[in-house]
Amino acid sequence: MLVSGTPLRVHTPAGEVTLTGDVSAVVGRARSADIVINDGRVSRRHLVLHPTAVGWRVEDISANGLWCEGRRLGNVDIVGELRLRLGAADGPEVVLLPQPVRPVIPPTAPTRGPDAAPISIEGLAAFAPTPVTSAPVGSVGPGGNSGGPGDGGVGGDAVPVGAGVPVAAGVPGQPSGPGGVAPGVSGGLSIDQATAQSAVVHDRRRVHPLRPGRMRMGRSRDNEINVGDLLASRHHAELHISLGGVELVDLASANGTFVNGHRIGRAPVMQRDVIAIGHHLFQLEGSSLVEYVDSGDVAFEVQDVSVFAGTKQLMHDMTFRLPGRSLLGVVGPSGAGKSTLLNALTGFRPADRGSVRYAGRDLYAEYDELRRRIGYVPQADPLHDQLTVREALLYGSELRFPADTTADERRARVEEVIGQLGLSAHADTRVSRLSGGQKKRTSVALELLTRPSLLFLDEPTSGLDPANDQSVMETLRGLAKGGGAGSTDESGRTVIVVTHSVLFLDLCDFILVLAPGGHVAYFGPADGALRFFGKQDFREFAAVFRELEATPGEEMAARFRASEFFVPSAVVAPAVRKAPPELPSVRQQPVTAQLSTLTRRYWRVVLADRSYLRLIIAYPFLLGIVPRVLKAPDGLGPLPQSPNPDATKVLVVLVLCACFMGMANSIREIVKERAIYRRERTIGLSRTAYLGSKIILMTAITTAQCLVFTLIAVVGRTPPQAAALGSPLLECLLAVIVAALASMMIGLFVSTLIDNADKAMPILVLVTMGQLVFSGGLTSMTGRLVLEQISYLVPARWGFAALASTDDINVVSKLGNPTLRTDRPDRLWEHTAGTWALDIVIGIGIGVIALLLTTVMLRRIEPKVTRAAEAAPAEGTGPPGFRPGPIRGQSQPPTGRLPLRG
Ligand SMILES: Nc1ncnc2c1ncn2[C@@H]1O[C@H](COP(=O)(O)OP(=O)(O)OP(=O)(O)O)[C@@H](O)[C@H]1O
Repeated sequence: MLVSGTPLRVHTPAGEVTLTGDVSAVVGRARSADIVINDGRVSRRHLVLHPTAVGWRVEDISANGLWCEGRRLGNVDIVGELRLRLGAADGPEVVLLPQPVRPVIPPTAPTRGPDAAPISIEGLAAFAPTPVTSAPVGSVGPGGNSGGPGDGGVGGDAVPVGAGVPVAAGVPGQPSGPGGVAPGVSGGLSIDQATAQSAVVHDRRRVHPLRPGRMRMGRSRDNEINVGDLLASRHHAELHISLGGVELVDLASANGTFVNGHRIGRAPVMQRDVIAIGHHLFQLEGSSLVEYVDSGDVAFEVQDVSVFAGTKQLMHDMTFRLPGRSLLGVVGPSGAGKSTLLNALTGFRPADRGSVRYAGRDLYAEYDELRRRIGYVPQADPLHDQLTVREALLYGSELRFPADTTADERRARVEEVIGQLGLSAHADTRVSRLSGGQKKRTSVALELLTRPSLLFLDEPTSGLDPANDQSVMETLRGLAKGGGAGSTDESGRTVIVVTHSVLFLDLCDFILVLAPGGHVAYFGPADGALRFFGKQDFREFAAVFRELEATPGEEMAARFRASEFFVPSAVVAPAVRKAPPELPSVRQQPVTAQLSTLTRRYWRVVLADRSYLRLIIAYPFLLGIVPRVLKAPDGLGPLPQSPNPDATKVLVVLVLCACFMGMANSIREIVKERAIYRRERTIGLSRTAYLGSKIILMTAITTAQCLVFTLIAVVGRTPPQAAALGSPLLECLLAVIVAALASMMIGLFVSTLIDNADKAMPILVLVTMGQLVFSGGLTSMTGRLVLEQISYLVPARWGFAALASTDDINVVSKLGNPTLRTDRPDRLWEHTAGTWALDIVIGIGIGVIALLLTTVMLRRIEPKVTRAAEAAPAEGTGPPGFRPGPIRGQSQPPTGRLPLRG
């Protein structure tokens, strides 16, 4: 039976909240609504939920009404579960479910999990639920989180308690206080003050009362704590709660569970430790778990960042602070250190000294978690030209989201970002047909899929005309500010853009001008930059760059520091940090799932590239004709009185064409998608899956080509007798396929070595000529010192040897015959099953070695993730509350390597 004060669970497409107390709540599209639903069919204020003496009542205040099972309703009392559609019969669904009032659970003996560690924790002596809060309902925006499960468990109730304390939007260069703690945060916490700051910088907050036993967290609604985030797995983690304390256990989640920035498998959780799952942060406060959504509106601080290359200092004590939702333009002459700075700020090449803090948390120390909040758009768009915008984003979402997300969930997010970036009209346009600006927006869309709260862009406007330049910069500004009420992107984010283009710098909130040597020549608001450099307009900034190039960086930095524009940074304790731990990096999906995605994407790319498709189909027919036109009127067998030179000619041309075809198929494959590989590697792409997808498809294509080509070349004139398999045609076919595949692997290896696809063709010609010479068919390799040894490394040598073995070329060419040919017979050409098999096995072995070398060389083009190992700071030298030493729940030796795994 329902009574006054009955909690009401409200499930909307944006999440779930439980209303309590005696306060009405408005549901609508407006940001000012208590529960926000971003859908055009929903009125700004659509309905009001009123508490009554016997439960709850729905009042319709909308233009387009409330709908239930296809009929329009008026005002209605809620007596049981009520499913409403807003604005139309198929409008967004709101499920209203009154919750029976439960008795308070007395402190009882806890149900201790079998493996629960005995942990002492303050504030969890009793498990009486937190008193129900009758505060205003927190708004649930996109990516918002929901409260409890559908099972009505006590602990599952999410009790919104309204907004937390917003971050103090500091003056640039002025942290909000020592250690970056916003005013109002009490001191004396047991953890890093800076980390504690995250408790107050996120303005969406809800409370989950804890109960003894186990409480599961995840994306699925059947969890006690529902995490409405595509980065969360369905069943992500579990809290084991006992009188002894709370333990957090990761349930083999795709994106990992983090405690204080470190990925855990199982770890005790102390009061105010920061638990992160996707974009959601949780802290244990007393007997409750308080949840915060990373709304992007958090400060980004760079303190005394220095980068060295050997003894050369590339970056000098870089310090600045950006409030949330700001757009920073980083400019400077060529070689000033813009890329160095970008690498330091993204953690791709961490700084050697100083700290980078996001929401007060050390990026390097908590890299494995925080890197998930970073979007990075490289200068070269990481997109396949042959895919449409929608296809590129769908494959991108498959790689980025956990394997247990449904196709519908991914599609919905893709459509959302397409709309957000104004790409709806181009969603089915091929990337190659987009304008430069649209292409860049597609690259940004790819990053936005995971809702990063920090977005970095490297030269996004390079090569764009002024109109596209302006449109991209306006897009970036829009992304920084967020879309405002009712939009799909209310949050906004901090956007940092490195650019050579100065025309639209006035769109930036802040500008960082770098002088050569990585010195700060100016940091501050955009208009201040004009005044500081004495210019009217950013078009005059070319002169500033000339001046910067001509003046020593130290002098420019000193000039800025002495100016009225310099705002000294508040004194912060010396920046210290631990080297990032070596942990297996988080991969969103198993390697097999990635392999499937990448193979399908590659196949789609091949199919979409019509000219390439035509070429790979035409290749075997055209190349098959080459050996075919070589006349062999006597066939390929032996002649009674004389050598048969036609046999060698036909077989050498056959193997050479196979080697050329195999290598041509692969030599551009890696170099042409370098930018894509590098970016996807940083989001957890498996090297094995990547190479595997290439090998699966290229092997299939090359084998099919070899089949056609060999049949054209030798049908009707096959060698007379097989050496090993009983069928000369089959043996020829296998020899050709092995030579082609081994060459294909060499092509892949070469593709990792070159940095430009244009270099592929000259190398292909060179290697093919080498294969011809070393095949042994043109000139004998037997007994020729050095040449013979080199020839053993060449696929054509082994492919030709296998063909020669089948055809018994030693006999056919009368080698070693004292009167006809004085050349020595070749051991590798003997017409025996053993020799033929040896030729084939070694041919395969060369392919395998080339593959291993490719794997090794692929690492070379991956983002640099190492830095000089840094000694852990001495205790007491860090910022207030800093805790050096190993993190609980993991063994983490300090190392200079950030986690990327194979
Ligand atoms: N590994 C390194 N060893 C030595 N010097 C380096 C190294 N990497 C970069 N540099 C130097 O550091 C300086 C800054 O390089 P960086 O690439 O960051 O400049 P940039 O401003 O991005 O240049 P551009 O605008 O041309 O891309 C340059 O003088 C460069 O030669």
